[in-house]
Formats: sequence, C-alpha cells, structure tokens
Amino acid sequence: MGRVTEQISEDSDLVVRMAGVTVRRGRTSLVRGIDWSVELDERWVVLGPNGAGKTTLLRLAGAELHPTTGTVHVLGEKLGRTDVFELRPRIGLCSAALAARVPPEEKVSDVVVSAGYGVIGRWREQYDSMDIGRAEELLAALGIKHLADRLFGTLSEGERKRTLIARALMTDPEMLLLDEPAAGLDLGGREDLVARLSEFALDPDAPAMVLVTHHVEEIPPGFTHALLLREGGVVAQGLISDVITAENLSATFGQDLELDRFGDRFFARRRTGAVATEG
Ligand SMILES: Nc1ncnc2c1ncn2[C@@H]1O[C@H](COP(=O)(O)OP(=O)(O)OP(=O)(O)O)[C@@H](O)[C@H]1O
Repeated sequence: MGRVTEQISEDSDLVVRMAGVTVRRGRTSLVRGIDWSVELDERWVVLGPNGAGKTTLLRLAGAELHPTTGTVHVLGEKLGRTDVFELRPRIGLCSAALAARVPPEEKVSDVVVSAGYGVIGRWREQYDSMDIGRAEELLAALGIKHLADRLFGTLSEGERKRTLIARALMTDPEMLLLDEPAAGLDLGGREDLVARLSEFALDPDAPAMVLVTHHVEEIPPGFTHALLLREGGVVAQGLISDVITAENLSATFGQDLELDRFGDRFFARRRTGAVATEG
C-alpha cells in the first residue's frame, strides 16, 4: 500500500503547520526549533541574512525536504506520511534552483503552460487550448505577454523571474512560495515586481503566499505576516507591523539598524556610526 494521509480537520485553514522542526546535516542545524503556522488568507515574508535557513524553511513548506525532528503539515498532509508527488502540484514554487533547470531554448509560453503537465519546458506538440489561454492570461498579468514567443535563455533576469512566477501560478496552487523573487533585479524591476506581488497579495482569491527575501524594501504592501530568522532560529514572528521593527531587524542582521516606514513600505540602513555586533 502506498499512501496514508492525515487530515487535520480542526486546522483546515492552515496551509503550513510546523512544530518543533529541526533540519540537521551532520553536526549543523540548518533550522532549529521552528514552530510556525500559515493560514489560507495570510501572506508571509521570511527575512534574514545569508545562511539563516530561509530556503531550508521554504523547502520544508514546499514538501521538498523532510524535517530531521518535529512535524511538518503541508496543505493538511503530514510530511513522511503522504505522497509528496501528489502534494507538490498543489504548491506553486519560484526559486533560483527551478530557474536553473529550465532549458534556455524553451519558449516562454511553454515554460508556463508545461507547469500544468508537471514538467519543465515543451512536452507536447499541442497543449490544451484552455491551458494556453490561462498561460497567456498569466503572462499578461505579469506584464510579459509580448515575450510569449521568446526563448527563456534570451530573457533578462527580471523577465525570467516574472516567467517563473507565471509558471508557479499556472496550476492554480493553494500556496505560492517565492524564494528571493527580486534578487538580481534593478531598481525599476524591483519596484515593478513589488507592485505586482502587492496586487496578488491584496487579491482575496489569491493563494496563501510565503516570500523569502534579504531586504525589507522588497516586502510588498498587502503582505500580512513576517518571520525573522537568524542562524536557523526564529528571532520574531507575527503581524508585520509588530515584527518589522528596528530592534528586531538589528537582532536578526547583527547590525544596529534604523528603519523607516512610508505607508506600507519599509526601508532600513545601518545607524550612522554603528558597528556590527557579534551574533
Ligand atoms: N547539505 C548541507 N550540509 C551542511 N550545511 C548546509 C547544507 N545545506 C545548507 N547548509 C547550510 O545551512 C545554512 C542555511 O542554508 P539556507 O540555504 O537555508 O540559508 P538561506 O537563509 O536561504 O541563505 P541565503 O540567503 O544565502 O540564500 C547555510 O549556512 C548553509 O551553508
């Protein structure tokens, strides 16, 4: 027999639930003691310095990684007791690792539409017309419809990111995971992406979202919650307005940081004359 599933009826609005989660490799803990829940209508940002464990956390949420200790439930299914190959199509993932697997000679429209078939790049000579229509809509929503016939390898970094977000949305996922979507974008590209992600975040029909970033400037308005990570442990988590503070950011990044808030946007910098503090 293969598949045993565990439904969590009392927590049906939870798309992610982690309890006491640690991931170890050898003597290193990539993340440790994580207790974290994401509800259907929440949009989370996971923030922390290089090596803090952000991608590890996202891979747990994406059912790509199992915890060494503790329990992880994703979309009501307990990892280790469910078939992750049935779970993954319900999750939209956009990451540098995925981008690296897209063949450069793939047409942009094929990169998007093939997500519906669980493969990367061209698979069939003919796709279903409804799928092609949906891929076109998503490319339009991300402002890159005009690139549908271009080859993925000829796109700029920002255009690739948008293509992969369109792909991640193709299967109408219940949860969207974005690992550093603004990395490598210029100022205009970042601002454009932040605005588009903000539109998604404010759409009540959009899936739950988790966005990993190093920069508070990249938090799209409409995101509701934040989790700050340092050296694999949670520094703070909860509502963005409670968590994104100069004090919490300073503890997370080991620097004395100042924070400005303009409307729903945040901007951080090192306090003048301050030096880095030891972890
Ligand atoms: N297989 C492994 N064996 C040992 N250490 C690992 C392994 N995989 C990851 N690590 C370490 O675990 C830590 C967390 O990695 P992770 O990629 O989750 O961090 P991150 O916060 O996403 O970092 P970045 O912002 O640089 O992408 C890093 O210090 C990394 O070097």
